[in-house]
Amino acid sequence: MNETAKKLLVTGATELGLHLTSAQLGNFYTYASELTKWSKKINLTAIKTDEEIALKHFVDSLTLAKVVKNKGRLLDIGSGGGFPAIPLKIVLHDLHVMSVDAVEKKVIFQRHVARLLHLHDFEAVHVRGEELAKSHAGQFDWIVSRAFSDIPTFAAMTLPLLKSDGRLIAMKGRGGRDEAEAAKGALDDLGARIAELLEFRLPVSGDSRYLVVMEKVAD
Ligand SMILES: C[S@@+](CC[C@H](N)C(=O)[O-])C[C@H]1O[C@@H](n2cnc3c(N)ncnc32)[C@H](O)[C@@H]1O
Repeated sequence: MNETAKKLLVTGATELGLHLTSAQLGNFYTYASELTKWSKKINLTAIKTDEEIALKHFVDSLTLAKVVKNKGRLLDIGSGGGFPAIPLKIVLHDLHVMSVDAVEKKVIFQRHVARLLHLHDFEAVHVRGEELAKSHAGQFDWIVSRAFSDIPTFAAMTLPLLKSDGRLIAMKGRGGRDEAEAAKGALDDLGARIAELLEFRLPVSGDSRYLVVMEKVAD
């Protein structure tokens, strides 16, 4: 990562209230370097410059730390090159993370990064989200997704995997509020509701972001 990108990462994380240690920064630099290297061979991300990786991948993923606590089990559905799962795991080291994607080469990349960074309690799994209900019903405290699907599709797929007091979190851009509003009827039918809608600006760039936090409605 170039110096400008390193500064963006530190500034962005600080704005989120996260003070990255030198070990964590080292992990981000290694991750960025592997992402850049592997992206030349496989389709991992459209985001290519160091500055964009720092802000649009790393800092954006870290915004989840506004809601997710450093304990319990988290599932990231459709994590692609490891977002938001790996940045979050770097800063929330006690969180158990399962990161799944339907494309095997992306999962292989994530495992490679996890090995290099010595991430413990991190599992990258090649599976379609639809198939997890058989093996992982009711297991997760947090289930997150970014750039994966509309809110009702995400909720229908993942509610069976959530603990009764767990939270689903959909990461959304500019249209997040409208999307959340439009999903209310479908969520009601699924036995869920929006617990919290966090609206904020991505540090440094000022781009709009929403975290749509959902919970199960008690039976
Ligand atoms: C647009 S990418 C987003 C990747 C990552 N979350 C990010 O924000 O950079 C969507 C990812 O979802 C994966 N995907 C799509 N449908 C899926 C499914 N049913 N189960 C698991 N992964 C799926 C795709 O392979 C792709 O890697």
